[in-house]
Amino acid sequence: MTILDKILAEKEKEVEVLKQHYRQGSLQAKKVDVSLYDTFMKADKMSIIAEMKRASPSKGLINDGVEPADQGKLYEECGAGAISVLTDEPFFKGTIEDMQAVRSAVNIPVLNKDFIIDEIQIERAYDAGANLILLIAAALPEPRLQQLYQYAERKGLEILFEVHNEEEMLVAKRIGAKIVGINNRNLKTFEVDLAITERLADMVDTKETLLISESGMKTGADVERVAKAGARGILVGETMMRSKDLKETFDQLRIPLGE
Ligand SMILES: O=P(O)(O)OC[C@@H](O)[C@@H](O)c1c[nH]c2ccccc12
Repeated sequence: MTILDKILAEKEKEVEVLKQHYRQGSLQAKKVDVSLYDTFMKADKMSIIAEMKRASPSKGLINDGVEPADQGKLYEECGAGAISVLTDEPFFKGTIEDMQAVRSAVNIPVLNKDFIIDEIQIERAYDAGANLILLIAAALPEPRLQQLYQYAERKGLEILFEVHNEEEMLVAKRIGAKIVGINNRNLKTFEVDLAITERLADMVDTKETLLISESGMKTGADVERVAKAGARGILVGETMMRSKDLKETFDQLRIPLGE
């Protein structure tokens, strides 16, 4: 059993509980109407989705000491284009309340980072003020991904569609994903390799599709690599959560983008 299988098995249970207990509209949140796609496509620097990530299955505890609202505000002040908040509790120590707290504190798009397998999670993300949800190609069969994609779109949410290999990139294209995240980390083995972005970026027309390179970004040189491949955005968790000087970290990673 891979870690992804374990997480998905846990999600099935969570969804059952949500279906019994979650009342639609029971969460109240500020709504911020900005499109990540539009702002990232227009930016002349690498855009950063900074992540609120206390822990992970591959790294264990990363930083348990930050307040989500404070961290979110800091990210925004330092130049984040969006904020990703992990809301998975068993494996990442996040909660939906973390996302609500960040949502109230900032005015940039917020991504609900979770393993979405059911419409009810999309309802909850929407109610809690998310602008975007994550859909992971490796988590579900294509027809189900398609349904959830359309469901989220109808609610006015944007979708970060995450892929890790050629086959999944073809699924992204068939579904018509506008924002594609190439995860450099294999969710089954935890291996991280920026060459994944270089390999898969070639398959898309980056004039139409917004490419985000996810995971393993530490230095300006890493960012140069994925920028060259065609990424206009990066998703950075651990490096942000461990940074002692966020302003400096952002300045290093927000490199100018050529044409
Ligand atoms: O901490 P990193 O290596 O910067 O990675 C961030 C982000 O890409 C990673 O948290 C992630 C990418 N896809 C996911 C899917 C589920 C949970 C987490 C993730």
